[in-house]
Amino acid sequence: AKLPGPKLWVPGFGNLIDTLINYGLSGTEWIQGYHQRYGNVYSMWLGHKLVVITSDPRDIEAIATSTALIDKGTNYSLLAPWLGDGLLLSSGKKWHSRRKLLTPTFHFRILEQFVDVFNQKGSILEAKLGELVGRGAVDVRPYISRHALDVICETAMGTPMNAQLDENSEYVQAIKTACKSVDDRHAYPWLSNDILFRMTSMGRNFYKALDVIHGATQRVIDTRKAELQNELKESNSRSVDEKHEDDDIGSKKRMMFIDQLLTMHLQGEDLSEKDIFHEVNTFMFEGHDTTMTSVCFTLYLMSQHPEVQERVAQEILLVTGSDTDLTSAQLAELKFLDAVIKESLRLYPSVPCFFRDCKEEYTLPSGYTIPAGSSIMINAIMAHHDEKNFKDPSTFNPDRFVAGSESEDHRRHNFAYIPFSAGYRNCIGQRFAMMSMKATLARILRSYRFLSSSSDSKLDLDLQVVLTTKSGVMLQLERRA
Ligand code: HEM
Repeated sequence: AKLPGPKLWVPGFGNLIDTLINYGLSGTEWIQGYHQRYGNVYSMWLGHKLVVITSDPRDIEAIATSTALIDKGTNYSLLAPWLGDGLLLSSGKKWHSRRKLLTPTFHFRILEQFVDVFNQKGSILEAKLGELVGRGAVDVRPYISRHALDVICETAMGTPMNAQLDENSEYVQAIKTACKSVDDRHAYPWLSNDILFRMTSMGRNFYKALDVIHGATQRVIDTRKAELQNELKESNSRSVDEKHEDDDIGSKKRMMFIDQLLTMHLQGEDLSEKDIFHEVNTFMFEGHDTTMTSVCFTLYLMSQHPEVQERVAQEILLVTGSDTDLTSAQLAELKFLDAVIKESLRLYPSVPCFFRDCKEEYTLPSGYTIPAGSSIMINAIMAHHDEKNFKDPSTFNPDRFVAGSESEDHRRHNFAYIPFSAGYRNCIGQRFAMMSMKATLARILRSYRFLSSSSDSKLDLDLQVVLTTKSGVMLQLERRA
């Protein structure tokens, strides 16, 4: 009762009416608006569910590092038909043992193998963007989106889906339909009821799209499993000397996520084929829109700050010289580009807020007690825009993330910058994401200059499953000499 928050007009409807009247249904205005009205910690009713919202870094630290608050909020259940019990949605002991098992699959040595994929898919994107030069302002989002899908399909499933070359393929269309249905369903609370949802055309299209997506995942699992079993049989029938030779060759062979998971399964780890199915679908979902939207925001910010774009281009040229393809060592050297992406994720975090289930009463360091049965929303975007955490928070200043730079921001609390969440349930794919985004941006910024589409090109932000914009990201492209 002590928590501030909007008025409950009609019990049972939660704060829907207040939100509708003041901010409408879509967009991000409500996050900013309520933060201005009530401060860092407040509460809202989503139907019968109390949600406590905090952007206080002390609270975020306590929540992210609490073993009692490890389970996701109930609103994530809308993703369950797609992702099943994969890492994002699983809870309790299952999540704990799965996380331990999967963490090594994101080891740097494994990620290094993916640089070839980043190069290969990046060169297709570079060629596709070439078609946009001289065409005036164009929405670059569909291009970046198809590229992100290509990268995750190949690295997660080891199978090219050629989204960039065949944008009308059944699989690409199915991913598009499923993502849009999940987004729309979040925006319209009455569709959260599955019986009602299945009766709508959106619901029917969603489940049809899932059939296509799940069918493709299952086919890849079946094929790769048979291939790995054969390889294992052949390897067992070889002499020790032959195996030594094989190991040398094997170490050069790329092990995509799916191969690593299947190898664990075949070696008797606690990971069934169904578990692999859920994990691959989770990687596909988590690793696609998040990186796409972040690359788009970074390009937009650079179009608004040409001096930063030129500094990045200079760095890329210095590090890569005349090489067309990047190496993992060169990627690591791109420190300023790294800072630019971090600053872009501060201003526009792909996942602006995330939820935890509060099963038992819990008192936050900010002093408020959260009743058992409520949800907690970690308001990352508002923590990133708080002047207590960042000097001039609305200014785009990548140097705040450059170690040793004069404007390096020393004032922030460790849990004030959390684009990949933090603590136990932080993003397992964050190193993969940073590598892949750097590879993409380095590739295209070396060839093109991205220019603002007009003098007043403000973004109309939209909060879907990821932070995005309502009308794309309009940019003009110019070829670098
Ligand atoms: C810019 C890119 C990305 C951002 C900003 C991002 C952000 C996040 C955030 C904020 C969470 C926590 C969500 C929550 O608590 O509900 C998360 C979890 C997760 N992310 Fe990412 N992510 C990105 C890319 C990726 C990629 C590329 C992958 C996989 C290849 C991935 C896989 C996952 C998984 C599996 C989880 C669940 C982890 C767990 O609960 O243990 N993410 N991500």
